[in-house]
Amino acid sequence: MAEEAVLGYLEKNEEITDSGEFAAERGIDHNEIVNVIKSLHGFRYVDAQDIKREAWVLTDEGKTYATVGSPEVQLFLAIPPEGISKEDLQKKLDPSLFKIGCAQAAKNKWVDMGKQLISRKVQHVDDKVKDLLIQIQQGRNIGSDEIKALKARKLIVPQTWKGYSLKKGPNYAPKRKKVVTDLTRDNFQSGEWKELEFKEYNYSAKGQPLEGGNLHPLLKVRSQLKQIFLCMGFEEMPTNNFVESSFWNFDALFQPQQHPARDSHDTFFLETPSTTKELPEDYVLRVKQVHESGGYGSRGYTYDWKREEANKNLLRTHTTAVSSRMLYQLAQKPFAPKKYFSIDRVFRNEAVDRTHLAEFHQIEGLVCDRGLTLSDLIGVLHDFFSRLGMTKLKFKPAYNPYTEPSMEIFSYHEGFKKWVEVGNSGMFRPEMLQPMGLPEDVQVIAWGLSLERPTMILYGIDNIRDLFGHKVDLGLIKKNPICRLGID
Ligand SMILES: N[C@@H](Cc1ccccc1)C(=O)O
Repeated sequence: MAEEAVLGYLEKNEEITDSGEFAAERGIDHNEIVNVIKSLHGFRYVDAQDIKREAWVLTDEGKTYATVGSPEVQLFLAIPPEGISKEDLQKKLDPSLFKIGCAQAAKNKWVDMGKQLISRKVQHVDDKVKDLLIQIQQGRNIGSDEIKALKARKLIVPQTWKGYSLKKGPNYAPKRKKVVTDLTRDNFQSGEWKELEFKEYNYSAKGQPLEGGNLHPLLKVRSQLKQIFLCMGFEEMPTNNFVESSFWNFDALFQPQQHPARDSHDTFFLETPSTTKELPEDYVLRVKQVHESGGYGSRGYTYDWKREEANKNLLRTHTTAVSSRMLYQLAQKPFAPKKYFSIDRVFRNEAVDRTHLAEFHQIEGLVCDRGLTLSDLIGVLHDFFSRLGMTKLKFKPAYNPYTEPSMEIFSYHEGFKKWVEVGNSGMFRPEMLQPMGLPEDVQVIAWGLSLERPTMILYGIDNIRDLFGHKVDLGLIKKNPICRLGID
């Protein structure tokens, strides 16, 4: 209706000089006219110019009187023709209304404020105040004396009024055409296409943001760790076999065959293929010997070492299996010092809870050189962990079958205000290194930690199942869009 009014008016008239007056004359809400003008202007049906002027708007009090009438009229109507005592009249009216009503009615000479009786002086009154207020509400102009009076009574206040003046635009038509974005078969068949107006292409509109790949927090932290190792001059070991033989996972590490970790309660053994096809036979013999009777300054474990036990396939329980294979290969060539790392998945037959899963990731680092000592290990651990933001470290003696000495690594967590275990480390035993064929004066310092724990601390996650597995919230992953530098 507002649109028809605007376009219809412009068909016969040159200009709408004031949208406010235009709306008021037709009893249309000005806001509605403004919306129509904006849209018609956008499609160039009209050319609109902003206009501003000081206008008067009703205060809350003014609005009330515009609906229920002015206090003076309310007071006048409350006085019966025979008159009324002040007390009785007061009872009938609200105190502030009584006060204002009396003052105004007396000023207008409508009432006689006698000591005994208040009585009407005239028979009939018009509510001019109410009428004026309604006119202002409708956007009409009223005389300046009236404005002054209403302003003095705080029934109106000035406000900047915004509206438009408008003329026909280049696309003017008495009726707006239907705007479409697509031309359809139906448009052709019905002949409607002749009437249609097409929306212009907006070449500068931004498209939908594209969703690209994202790095899982574990992958993100893994790539950061990889970067740390590379900066420290470490090479990555090949880690791609999840299935390993007991030999490389345990026996080569001088872990006795009766060790509880080798129980199916702790380790996942494979049903098919249940055993490994190949092992380096000479080396297997030396491993058997060191377990059974020792050598290299050791007494061994003095038990019957069984090949069948070593052949059993399992899902590797730690990445130290990766290190044992690597060190064996290294020992087959003339010795050269090396620094290696790996970050990959390992498996343990564990009860799953908030902090444990049956599969997780291990980070493993090792340095292999002549004359290494425990101080070298402590030094390299300080270097490594400080690059992860962990500067306060403490070490606690520990036991691993393959390291001596062994140390658990603790880091002071400023947030938790306590020492948190962050890894395990040690110097590989001669019983492990020498059967491989490494020279007697070569030592290997090594350490391992889980990838999940620092990631959980970094991302503030306290349940591992929120980090790993099918319950992970995609929102968490979408926090890490892949950028050129972040790709692992
Ligand atoms: N393999 C050990 C970690 C470790 C690696 C290297 C040396 C000492 C310990 C673990 O699973 O916890």
